[in-house]
Amino acid sequence: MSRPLIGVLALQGDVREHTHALQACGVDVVPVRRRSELAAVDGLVIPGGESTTMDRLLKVFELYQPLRERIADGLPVYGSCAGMILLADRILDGVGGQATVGGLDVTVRRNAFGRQVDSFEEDLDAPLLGAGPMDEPLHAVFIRAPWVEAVGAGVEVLATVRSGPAAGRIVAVRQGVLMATAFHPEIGSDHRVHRAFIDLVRAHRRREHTRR
Ligand SMILES: NC(=O)CC[C@H](N)C(=O)O
Repeated sequence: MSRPLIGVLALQGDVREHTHALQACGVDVVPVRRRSELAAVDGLVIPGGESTTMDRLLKVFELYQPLRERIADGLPVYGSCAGMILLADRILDGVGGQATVGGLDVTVRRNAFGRQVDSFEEDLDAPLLGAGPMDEPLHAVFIRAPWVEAVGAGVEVLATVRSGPAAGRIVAVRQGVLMATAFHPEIGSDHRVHRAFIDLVRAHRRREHTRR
């Protein structure tokens, strides 16, 4: 099978960092701004940035409907930070009228960690992201990050905050081929989260292939 082609939604945010991380994992990467580009990819990353800006641009570029259609059709998508907000079915503290693409049966609170800790770093345990008891913990960078306040029955929790006032808060989830983290694994050289997503994309492609 050919190498998977992963798109990075390139309306705003840290598109370049995700592109580099994915390329380092050995997949082909394209920026996605148009419906035709979206149609060609085997998986999509929605980067961190500002979800309210991306919401506006998704409307301008008329991408909401095609994105929702592809997700309903089983496209694997990974959202980081603002991308997590955009994948959530429900948001708290959104700016009036802010929409989401949806697909992930979770409630996400925007800017949940509050002002004093707008940005912070934490080591996380996340066995399903390659950070099990015998591995290096996942060093996670949070920048005005959301957290997941509630998850539906089909959602797997991949990581929670270990300590401090936000201890126990959910910061990484997966539901089928949809994955999201409140933090930014595209910063730095640890690509375990991207590799976990690429594994999802590969497994999904194999399933599709045998079905045809
Ligand atoms: N680093 C980020 O992606 C921050 C997310 C931002 N606070 C938002 O609401 O979109």
